[in-house]
Amino acid sequence: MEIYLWPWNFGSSCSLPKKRIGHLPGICCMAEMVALGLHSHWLNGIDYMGVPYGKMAEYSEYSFPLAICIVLSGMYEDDLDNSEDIIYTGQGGHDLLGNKRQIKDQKMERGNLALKNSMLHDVPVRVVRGHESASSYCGKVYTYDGLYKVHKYWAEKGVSGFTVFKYQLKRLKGQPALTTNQVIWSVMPESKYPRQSRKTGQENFPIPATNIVDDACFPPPGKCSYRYSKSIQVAKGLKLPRNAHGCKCKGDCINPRLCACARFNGLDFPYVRRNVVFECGPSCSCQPGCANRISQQGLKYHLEVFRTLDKGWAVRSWDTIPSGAPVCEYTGIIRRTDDMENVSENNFIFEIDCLQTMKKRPGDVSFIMDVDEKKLENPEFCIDAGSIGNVARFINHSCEPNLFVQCILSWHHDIRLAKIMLFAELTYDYGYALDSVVGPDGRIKQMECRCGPQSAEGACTKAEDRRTHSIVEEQGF
Ligand SMILES: C[S@@+](CC[C@H](N)C(=O)[O-])C[C@H]1O[C@@H](n2cnc3c(N)ncnc32)[C@H](O)[C@@H]1O
Repeated sequence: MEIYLWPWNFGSSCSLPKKRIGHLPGICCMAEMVALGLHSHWLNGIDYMGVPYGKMAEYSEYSFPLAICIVLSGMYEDDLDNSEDIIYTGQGGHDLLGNKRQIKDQKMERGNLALKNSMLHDVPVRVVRGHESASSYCGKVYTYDGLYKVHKYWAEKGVSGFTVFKYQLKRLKGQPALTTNQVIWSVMPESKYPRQSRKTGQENFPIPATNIVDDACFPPPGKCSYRYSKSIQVAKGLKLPRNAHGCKCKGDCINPRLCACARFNGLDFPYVRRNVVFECGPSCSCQPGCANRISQQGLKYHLEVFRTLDKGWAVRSWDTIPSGAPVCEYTGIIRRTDDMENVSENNFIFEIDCLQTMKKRPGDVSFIMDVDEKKLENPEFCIDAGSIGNVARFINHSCEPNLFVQCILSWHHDIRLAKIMLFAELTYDYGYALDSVVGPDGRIKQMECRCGPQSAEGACTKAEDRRTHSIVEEQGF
């Protein structure tokens, strides 16, 4: 089961104009709030079926109004939300200025009467929760948290001294586990988000992390912890190549015949499975938003890190990502592969092996540069995302990947240190080679691949060359 969080932007339109009791068709728990009709009285907090429904034969046994949905969004000072068990304050009598204060007694009418009737008829009520969210333009996102039943109600003097109705609701058993409390609102430190994003190296919007499968918390504690950085860092003492000459285009690079960077791409601005892409860089006179700087624009799609049953953390997208679209860069610290310590314990090393990437692609690379294949055979550099990295470090391997790796050169033209960009899909083939990594105990390091169709033993049975149902980790991917 997955969480979908949607902004509160549904207005008064309704795709299910007739109200109904219980779950809505096609909407699973904690899912598409976008299905209009989930709650049609957005401001009231209690949505109910009015008296006219009593005339319908199917509802002849019920008294109306009858509550069908409530929204918990911190509107009432007397509400108490313990996830599975809620004390909900009835409606009416509160200050509409938004300061949540009760200014007069509530009456047993409308929504309050509807909740009482739901209890009397033992009818379930849908519960929707609002959550603060900096990423939503209205400051909130809403989750559908399933069905509850009203167990009892009473009247009491509220915090402000006026009579309020209280309803105790309990969540019905047999529904998917409630995940509201497990939404962790950012993979990046929130305080630095979003206004200072450029300065602090944060992304354009937050990346949530969710865990509904075990007790693992986020970020991973201890030595698995890391610092988020949307840009690549350089290891101390590592000498970087000189800046390449840039193009002289003004504004946007539109004409590939005139743009010096496009010339390296064979007079093109290519972004679909090219072996190496030359982008404009800091020496170019074009603007930062130039079309030939695709990998420099930051995240475009809302990604989420989530806990899997058997592969630790993983990444999925809330948005539809068109094929060939840029997803994210693989960031971390660029290091000399030979300088890497504890390689076998570090699951976050990406070897910059553009030769291998290029060989998988159709097309000639000879025009690009003097590629000395011999020199490139043993990758000299890697990106170590063990202690510093971005969302890419959580993307898992798949034998049937839906991401591909793209080597990009921008500020320099040294392919050994190319930038690594992942395009459209959320798993990619790590390029594991069998029997290539020796663990600290001197034995070949093995990892069962659980990316796809599973064998009886739980390992992936997809690729023929993984006959043993296990794959062996190379240094990196
Ligand atoms: C770059 S990390 C990916 C994120 C990782 N799942 C986590 O929880 O941080 C690579 C590690 O994830 C796990 N992993 C990735 N893909 C896998 C797969 N298809 N099957 C099993 N484990 C996988 C392995 O432990 C691997 O060493």
